[in-house]
Amino acid sequence: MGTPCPLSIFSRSGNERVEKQSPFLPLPAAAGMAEDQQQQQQQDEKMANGGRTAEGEGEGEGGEKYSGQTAAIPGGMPGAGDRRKVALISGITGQDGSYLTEFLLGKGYEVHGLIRRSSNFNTARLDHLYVDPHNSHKARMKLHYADLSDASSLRRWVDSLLPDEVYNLAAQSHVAVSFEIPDYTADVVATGALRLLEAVRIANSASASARARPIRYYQAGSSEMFGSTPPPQSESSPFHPRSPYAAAKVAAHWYTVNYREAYGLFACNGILFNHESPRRGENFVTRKITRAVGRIRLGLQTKLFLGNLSAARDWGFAGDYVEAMWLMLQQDRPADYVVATEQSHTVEEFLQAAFGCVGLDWKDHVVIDARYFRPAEVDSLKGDSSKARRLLAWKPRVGFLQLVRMMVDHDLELAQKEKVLVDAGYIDAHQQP
Ligand SMILES: Nc1nc2c(ncn2[C@@H]2O[C@H](COP(=O)(O)OP(=O)(O)O[C@H]3O[C@H](CO)[C@@H](O)[C@H](O)[C@@H]3O)[C@@H](O)[C@H]2O)c(=O)[nH]1
Repeated sequence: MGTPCPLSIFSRSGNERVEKQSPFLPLPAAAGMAEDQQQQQQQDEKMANGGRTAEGEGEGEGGEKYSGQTAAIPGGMPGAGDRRKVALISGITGQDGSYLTEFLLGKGYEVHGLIRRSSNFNTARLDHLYVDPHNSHKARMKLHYADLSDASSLRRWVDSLLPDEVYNLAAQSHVAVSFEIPDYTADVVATGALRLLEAVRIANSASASARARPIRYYQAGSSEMFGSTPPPQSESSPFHPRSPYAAAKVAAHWYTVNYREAYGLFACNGILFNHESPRRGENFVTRKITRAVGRIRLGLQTKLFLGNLSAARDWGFAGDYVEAMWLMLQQDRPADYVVATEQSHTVEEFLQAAFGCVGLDWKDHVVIDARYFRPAEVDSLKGDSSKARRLLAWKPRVGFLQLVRMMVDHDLELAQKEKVLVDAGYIDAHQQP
């Protein structure tokens, strides 16, 4: 890690030049400025670079060359003179948003992300992808302030960017939390999807004559929608949601189907089963476990408090699942697909595998805490993804044990870094994240 270097940023409104420390290098504590404030200021300034990258502007539509199958983008990169495909992602700062951004950049896309204003710095999963927009030949990811609860912000970005593809990944995605904040969850997850669909519909009808291909829409559905329907669950299994989150996802699913049927929108629901990674939020059970394994192994934590260990989930790797999202939008016809590994494991089996990676017995550390039980539980999820395998030629590459190992290895390394800071007295070792 080198010395912090200056990052020059132009604001969208005034083109004023602001000299900043790069947010991608270690930050010295700024004299007279709280760390939160300093981080927020950096984020706001990073965000001030709205609009298209220089390369994306003014070039002609590529016609039907983008329709059809995966092979529509030979080698994944546009050739000289080709217009880049443009994707707009809501929820870009999340686990899936960051993997999808990497994937689409690899395919040669220009990627725009909608990001919520927050007092906390929340772009950590994207920092490795951020390029100063002054490097216009390299900067292909742009972030813009918007919110699924603010229809005008969605309209503005869809209208001004006119993307080829819109991926709605934004959500209040924690099932247990949705019982605490049900109205907000419904507003963002259900009505938010409706707002974005409406923005896409309006942009498509306004630009119909000028566009060779209307905007395509991906809706992040969830296996939680199946709820108490017994496994294996496929596209034809009935929904029986068991939480405000799942009920809102069912509404978003049907809004998407309705816009497809009513307006002919190219809109797909990806019914994704649980998908995890080292970038998973730390309050989801897999990451909560692997974070604890790393910290317990290094003596930074002793106990892990959990709820229901008998729930079974079909856990795959998030990096594999974003490819399925993209494949859905490359087909000739829109449809809904289950994406799953078709293997199911209980939370207890995940614990056994994760603690086993570092030679520990989970029973010595796990304490059951009633607060982590949900008012209604989804007992068993196991997907039947034969449709996606057949029509999208998709299949998962990472298996269960490989996924557990990947997450444990990552979190052991994280715990090692944390230990250096704890030993030096810079931070406290908290019991549990
Ligand atoms: N989060 C959490 N879950 C626990 C805990 N102890 C046991 N569990 C159990 O672990 C299971 C998985 O919980 P989560 O990891 O929170 O995921 P989820 O509820 O299955 O929801 C995730 O997957 C959905 C796809 O099926 C997603 O739609 C959703 O947004 C989320 O990512 C649930 O049965 C939950 O009760 C705990 O301490 N924390």
